[in-house]
Amino acid sequence: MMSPVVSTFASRKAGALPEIVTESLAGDHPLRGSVLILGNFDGLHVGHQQLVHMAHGLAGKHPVSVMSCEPHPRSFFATQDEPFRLATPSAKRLLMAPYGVDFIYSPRFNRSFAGMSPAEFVDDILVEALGVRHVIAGPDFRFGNKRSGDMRMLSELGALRGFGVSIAPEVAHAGIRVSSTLIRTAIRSGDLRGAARFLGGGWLVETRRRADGSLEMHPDLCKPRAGRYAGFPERAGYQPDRIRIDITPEGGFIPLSPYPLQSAPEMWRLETQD
Ligand SMILES: Cc1cc2nc3c(=O)[nH]c(=O)nc-3n(C[C@H](O)[C@H](O)[C@H](O)COP(=O)(O)O)c2cc1C
Ligand SMILES: Nc1ncnc2c1ncn2[C@@H]1O[C@H](COP(=O)(O)OP(=O)(O)O)[C@@H](O)[C@H]1O
Repeated sequence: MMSPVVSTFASRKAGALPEIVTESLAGDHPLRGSVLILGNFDGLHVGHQQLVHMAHGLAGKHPVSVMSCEPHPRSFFATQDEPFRLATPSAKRLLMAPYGVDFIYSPRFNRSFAGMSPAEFVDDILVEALGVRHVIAGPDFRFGNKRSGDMRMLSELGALRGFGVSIAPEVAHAGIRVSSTLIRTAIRSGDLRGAARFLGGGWLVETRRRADGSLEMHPDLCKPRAGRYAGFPERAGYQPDRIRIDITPEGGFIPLSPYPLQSAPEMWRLETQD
């Protein structure tokens, strides 16, 4: 696991939650001129963490940012019929804070955003709306209408428009490229220990309180196989013993020992199967 970092960006307080930017940054905004990491970022697995470290190396005193559209493009294209998300919007902010991410660029992924050509994305978003200094993505990153833009095109457009483009080396674990898909498969099969290895720590799960006071997993989250797991409530400065938690087929989330109450949304770390 990568160690968390503190950004050297002058206007940021250590550990502060990243800001959420959904539209554009005004011309004199201090978050313009960032190093932006491109992708979906459904959470922050060890491959993603490597990209954030690379971004800090390039950014120096400038901001570091991550693109993570809402809803997740897969929901927009409705290619998934079962819940698949690894991180809710609140969880993403919590996960990225210790890595010194200054803002999350989180535009609405709708028909007009998806319909932009690669050149429009570069001109309207990267240059006009955000004023990026540099962008980073893995070699497989695709963007623009029908995924028509690739890293080669992005490098060419960056050279023309005056920002840098870096292709990140792939991060593998035991010879397998770490990916969100791999982590979803581990979670669905009940292998929370395996998922935690790829995530660099326990899986951050947002829960909700039902009318009867019981907890359930956020309905958008990938569902672990029903069974008994172990984890603890996520709370600053709180280092509890692991609590056993039963997860039901419907996503019911039942801690088996008392725990300190927290206000909603309640975040938990699931670390392992019992
Ligand atoms: C501006 C922009 C437009 C996009 N348009 C499309 C699109 O029309 N069709 C598509 O499948 N992906 C599109 N994408 C890519 C998606 O963001 C996303 O990466 C992909 O659909 C999800 O597949 P993956 O998880 O396998 O990468 C676009 C991305 C960007 C940044
Ligand atoms: N194992 C990895 N090694 C290096 N870069 C990665 C890795 N996994 C994802 N990336 C990069 O991180 C960015 C976000 O990836 P994303 O598509 O959201 O994640 P995933 O591929 O895990 O679904 C993309 O630029 C992608 O190329």
